[in-house]
Amino acid sequence: MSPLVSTLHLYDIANVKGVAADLSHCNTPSQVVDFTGTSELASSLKGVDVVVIPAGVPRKPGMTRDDLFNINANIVKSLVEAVADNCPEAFIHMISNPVNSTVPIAAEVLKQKGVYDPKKLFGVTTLDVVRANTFVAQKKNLKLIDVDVPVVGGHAGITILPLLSKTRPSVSFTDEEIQELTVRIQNAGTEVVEAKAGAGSATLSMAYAAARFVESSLRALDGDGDVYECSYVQSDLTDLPFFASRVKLSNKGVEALISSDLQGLTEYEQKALDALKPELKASIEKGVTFVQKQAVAA
Ligand SMILES: NC(=O)C1=CN([C@@H]2O[C@H](COP(=O)(O)OP(=O)(O)OC[C@H]3O[C@@H](n4cnc5c(N)ncnc54)[C@H](O)[C@@H]3O)[C@@H](O)[C@H]2O)C=CC1
Ligand SMILES: O=C([O-])CC(=O)C(=O)O
Repeated sequence: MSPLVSTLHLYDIANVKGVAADLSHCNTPSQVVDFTGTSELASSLKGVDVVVIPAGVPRKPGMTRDDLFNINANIVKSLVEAVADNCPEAFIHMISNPVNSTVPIAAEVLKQKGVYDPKKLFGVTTLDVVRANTFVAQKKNLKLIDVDVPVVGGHAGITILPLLSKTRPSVSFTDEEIQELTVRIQNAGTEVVEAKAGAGSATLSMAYAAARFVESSLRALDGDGDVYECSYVQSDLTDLPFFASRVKLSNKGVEALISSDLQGLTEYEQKALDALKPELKASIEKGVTFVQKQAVAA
């Protein structure tokens, strides 16, 4: 059966077309379905294998991703309920911010519905990897296609941790370069928000990143045994219940978390990892509490 890809309330039609166009060379035939109203949702979700959720409000200058929580938490919750009811076995790709909280929200909703499969819920952090690869390639005059920087942690500010020491091919950086690249990668989303001056956040680069992650998922669903991506998933690599790392994908979802990237960190990376944990922990707890409180109130 051909995997179906549903894009729930994708931000604009250009991006739906962007995702579809970027997927057109896939070996696996795929179809991108766009929804504009929840009435279509239930019937359109039946039989879908990959659901991409980018619904919700974007940032304006001066806002953090967490400032979107109050609006986007409810949006994400209702869409994940629809997924749980109609295609509980689908891979879910969560784009809506704050990803650090919306993924835990989705997990709680799926648990309440009795259909949570942690291997199939993904926070999309691909754009962080795309940015890290791009900035490193530019800085070191490398071909972009050759560069691969694992980005771990989460998807907001200091929780975005590019592991430059693990860049492939092996590259050496000065301390100044590491500091400059790390901050640039962490702030790249904010840079776009400021440049767009109230007109939203990254859209075309996000469509590209989403298409890459969807294509990787389709390859994995198709039985390709060599698919690796960074993603924010349920994890036991650290003491946090959700953590972004490289993962190996299979047709069952996350087949393995790649722990080797977290071994032999530089002092800079280890400090940054320690520093991001309290913020990421709080964002996870905020998402979990949001769903649990609503359940108690209901
Ligand atoms: N994970 C990542 O790397 C990235 C995440 N984002 C996030 O993606 C989300 C969307 O951003 P944009 O596409 O730029 O925003 P946008 O404003 O262009 O599009 C938002 C879409 O959400 C839909 N929507 C709004 N309220 C809804 C509701 N109640 N139910 C269902 N759909 C609803 C709108 O109809 C619209 O199609 C934001 O939360 C943004 O922060 C954006 C870029 C990168
Ligand atoms: O920065 C934002 O608000 C959107 C986003 O997550 C990104 O571009 O990485």
